[in-house]
Amino acid sequence: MSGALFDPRPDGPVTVAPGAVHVPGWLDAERQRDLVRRCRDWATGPAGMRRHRMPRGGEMSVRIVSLGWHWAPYRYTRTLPDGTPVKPFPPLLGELAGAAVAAAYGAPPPPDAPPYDVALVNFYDADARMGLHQDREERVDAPVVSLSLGDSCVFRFGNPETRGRPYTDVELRGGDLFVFGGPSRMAYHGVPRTLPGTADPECGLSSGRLNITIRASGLPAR
Ligand SMILES: O=C(O)CCC(=O)C(=O)O
Ligand SMILES: [Fe+2]
Repeated sequence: MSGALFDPRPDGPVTVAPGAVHVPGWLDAERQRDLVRRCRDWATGPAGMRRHRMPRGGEMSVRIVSLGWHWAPYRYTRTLPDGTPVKPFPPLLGELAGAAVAAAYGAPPPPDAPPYDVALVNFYDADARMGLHQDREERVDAPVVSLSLGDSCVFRFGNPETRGRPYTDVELRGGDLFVFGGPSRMAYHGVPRTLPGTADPECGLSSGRLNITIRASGLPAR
């Protein structure tokens, strides 16, 4: 019998807004476990996961480690503030980004597209959230590729003009892919909450949510 009665999620890509595509269940269990293992490795110091201080003084609830370029609100730098080198951008994430664009849009990035060269790995504990924002530190408009692992979350995806409506709340589960580019590249988006305890025990993350966004910075090669 079809699982559709019990799981109303579509099988294939869903266009949430022009240029914004959700691909449920894109990563199989083995790939999820592999990425969780790698995230653990990337999260360790030096240049490990940290909670960034915002310009107005508060701390982000999400813990972040950057690969390729160091991101802190709101710019990319070559090193961490104390001079520690940023961990390199893993070639695997570049390969996954190309495959992700092909899965979402039906065609891989064009040959002259700027290279994917930076990733932000976000860890959400049960109380973490991310306010609505635009990803605007990049100098080129290549689509942002987002991979989710562990607990599900509510991902709010809006429009490029305002923090308000119209927006769509999408449930992102472990293994899901979300790509936003084209007219949605500058859309406001955020994570109002995670859904603790929803992770597939097979994924290798017993609690919390990991998200990897893979981006093209457009900054000079290092
Ligand atoms: O955690 C997510 O799904 C979104 C992360 C995000 O928007 C970001 O890293 O800029
Ligand atoms: Fe973002």
